[in-house]
Amino acid sequence: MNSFEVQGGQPLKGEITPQGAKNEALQVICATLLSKDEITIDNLPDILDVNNLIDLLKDLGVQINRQSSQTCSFKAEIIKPDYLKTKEFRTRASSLRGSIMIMGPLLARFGKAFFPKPGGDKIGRRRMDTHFFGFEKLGATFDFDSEEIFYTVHAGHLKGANMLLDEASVTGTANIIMAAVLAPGTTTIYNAACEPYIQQLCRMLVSMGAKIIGIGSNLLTIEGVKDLNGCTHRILPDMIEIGSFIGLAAMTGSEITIKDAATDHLGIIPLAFRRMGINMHISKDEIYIPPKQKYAIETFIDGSIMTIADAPWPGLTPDLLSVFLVVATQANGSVLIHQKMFESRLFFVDKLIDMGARIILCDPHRATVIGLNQETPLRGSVMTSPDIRAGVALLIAALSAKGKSIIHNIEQIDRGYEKIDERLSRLGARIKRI
Ligand SMILES: CC(=O)N[C@H]1[C@@H](OP(=O)(O)OP(=O)(O)OC[C@H]2O[C@@H](n3ccc(=O)[nH]c3=O)[C@H](O)[C@@H]2O)O[C@H](CO)[C@@H](O)[C@@H]1O
Ligand SMILES: C=C(OP(=O)(O)O)C(=O)O
Repeated sequence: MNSFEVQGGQPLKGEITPQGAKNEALQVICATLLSKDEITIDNLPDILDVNNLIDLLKDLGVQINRQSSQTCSFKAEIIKPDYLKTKEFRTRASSLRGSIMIMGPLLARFGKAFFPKPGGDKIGRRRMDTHFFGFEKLGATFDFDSEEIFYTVHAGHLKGANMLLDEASVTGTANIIMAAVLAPGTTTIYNAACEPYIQQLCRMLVSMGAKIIGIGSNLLTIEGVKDLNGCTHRILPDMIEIGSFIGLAAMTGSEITIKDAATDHLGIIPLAFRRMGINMHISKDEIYIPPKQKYAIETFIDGSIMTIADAPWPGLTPDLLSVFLVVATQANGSVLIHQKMFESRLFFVDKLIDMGARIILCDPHRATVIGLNQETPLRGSVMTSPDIRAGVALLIAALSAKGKSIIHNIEQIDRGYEKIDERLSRLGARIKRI
């Protein structure tokens, strides 16, 4: 288990470029299974989850040509379905969440798919019902071995169908889209998730020859095609990393310019930071956060306390709430952080309380933060990172704190943030991997 040793209290300065989006990368890598032709993906983040998924595809028989850490070609001409029943597959697939999205493409191309209990952050119940509901609507039969925790899906032939999803699941929608693009007939998916990750997946599939209408909305219409060809695809910058850098800059009083930020694709994220009182200048592709900001959290129009809550896109992504929470600890004012989607994602606040933050955990979903208005810095501490985003929130806290902090279990951070220690050190952060 690796750790970060962080010497806090030092403002950072300089330019940083976000990595490609983790959650888009996981979708589009799985989509390469849909074609026999070569597909090249660019702007891949060099992170554990992505590298594990690429290795999994390689073991499955996909020809991989990694031209650089950011660019990789995939040719899924031959697949070895027997690999899906091996112990190695179970271990690798359960190391990340995104690998569940191999099911849709395998079902579409080979009529069967197997999957063990997926991995990913332990942040509460993470059900998969929507995935299987969609597969069943398309004509597949599904079996769940509750002792082995192993899912099996079979289909002689998939067939287009109309469906109304029970919830707008991100990976569920991606899986259903990937199963439907090769299913004869018309599929309509209502209450589809429409995060930029899904939009990008759909754009890539269209460039492979798929017929999809409604991209960016919650109603997708897909006309099944016989087969799909190769393509090249570029992944968008990671909006969660961009939001993490905005939060980091505000909390540490740093002057940071985020380059190549594709700001048209950030949705409501900048507005949510502005409601926290954070000032930034946004141009087409850059975000400049001025140094030494005093930020005051807005109230609602009637004077009541601000709530920052997650919602399916175009609402605020749940993956940034831990960052909003940590930033609020040094704001002027109070905010209610309401994590509606996951029920164990706020427990890390205990660590911030140890560091001197004023937070009341009201229940597993809600925490009230009373900002310290930069009058008292947080104190350095020893802590363990429970999940990717809490991990980065703790890193931000440690960089702002007085004294030394140690963060254990940083593999969690490495799952989602590329060489974060090296990149932040270039801005003047004092972080050592120990
Ligand atoms: C690999 C990957 O892409 N992971 C992301 C994906 O996970 P994932 O696709 O697993 O998450 P889902 O969208 O399925 O659901 C997330 C949670 O929100 C709940 N839910 C979902 C939709 C809804 O309308 N109402 C509702 O309450 C679900 O029950 C679940 O508890 O999407 C999540 C939600 O944006 C992100 O946190 C994860 O980073
Ligand atoms: C929850 C996350 O990831 P995963 O779904 O891969 O666990 C995340 O990226 O914040």
